[in-house]
Amino acid sequence: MSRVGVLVLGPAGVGKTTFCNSLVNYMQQNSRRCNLINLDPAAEPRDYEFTIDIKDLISLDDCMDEMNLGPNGGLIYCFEYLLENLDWLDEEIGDYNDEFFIIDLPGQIELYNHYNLIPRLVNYLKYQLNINLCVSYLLESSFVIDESKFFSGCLSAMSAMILLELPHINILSKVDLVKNEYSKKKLKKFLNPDPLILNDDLNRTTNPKYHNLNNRISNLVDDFGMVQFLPLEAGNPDSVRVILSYIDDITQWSEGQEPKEPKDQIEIDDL
Ligand SMILES: Nc1nc2c(ncn2[C@@H]2O[C@H](COP(=O)(O)OP(=O)(O)OP(=O)(O)O)[C@@H](O)[C@H]2O)c(=O)[nH]1
Repeated sequence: MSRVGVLVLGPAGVGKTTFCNSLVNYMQQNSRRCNLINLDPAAEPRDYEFTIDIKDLISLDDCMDEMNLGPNGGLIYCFEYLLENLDWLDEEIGDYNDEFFIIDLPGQIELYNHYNLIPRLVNYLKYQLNINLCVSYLLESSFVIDESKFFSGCLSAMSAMILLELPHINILSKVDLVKNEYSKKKLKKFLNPDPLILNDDLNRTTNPKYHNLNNRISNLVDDFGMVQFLPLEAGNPDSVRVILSYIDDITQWSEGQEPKEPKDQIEIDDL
C-alpha cells in the first residue's frame, strides 16, 4: 500500500484552496487519481467535490452557534474535536489505498503557533494511516517582494518546517498579480534568493538599530538552506506541473528512495 499526501499550508487567503483545485484539475487531465481532503471546517464547496470533508464531522458555523465561540475559538474547538475523533478520519480514508491525497488546511496562525494540534494530526496521518506526507507552504508573491516581508514570510515557513518535520516545498503564489517590469524583476530575485544580499538591501532601508537583528535573521535563513521558492499561477498548468513534479520527487525521497534533483524548472518569464 502506498498513500501519498500533500498538506497545503500558508496564511489566510494566500490561495491554498485554489491551488488544491488546480492540482486536482491538472492530475485529472493527466489521468492521475487524486482525492481532496478538506480539513477547513469553514470551507465552502468549491470546484471539485471533497472525498473527505471535516464538515461531515463538525462545521465551524454549528460549533460557533452551539458553543457560543468566536471564529478562532471555534476553529480550535473543531480541531480538538477532530483529534478526539480520529477514528472518523481512519474510517473515511479506510480503503483508499495507493492514492494521492491533497489536504487543504485552514490558514489561521493560531492552529500552528499556540497549540500542538497540527503536529498531532500529522503524526496520526503519517504513522497510523501510513500516508507519506509532504508540505507545500504558500506565500503570496505580491506580499513578499519587499525584503522585510520576505524575511517575515521565510520565518513563518521555517516555523512550519520545524514544527512538522516533513519534506517541504515553498511556493510563491499569485505570480500573475505581479505585473510591472520592476516588480517582476524583483520577484525573480526572490524565487532564488540570496538571503545575505537581500539583507544588504534591507539594511539600506531600515533604521541602523535593527541591522544586527536583520543580519541574524538573514544568517538564519541562509543557514537553514531555504533558498528556493517555486512560482505558482493557479490558472497556469505549467506552474502546477512543475510543483507536482517536486511533490512527486520529495514524497519518493521521504519513502526512503534516493533523492533526485527535479528536472523540471520554470522561469517567471514563462508564466
Ligand atoms: N490572480 C490570482 N488569484 C488567485 C490565485 N490563487 C488564488 N487566487 C485568489 O485569491 C483568493 C483567495 O484564494 P483561496 O484559494 O480561497 O485562498 P485560501 O488560502 O484557501 O484562503 P483561506 O482558506 O481563507 O485561508 C481568491 O479570490 C482566489 O481566486 C492566483 O494564482 N492568481
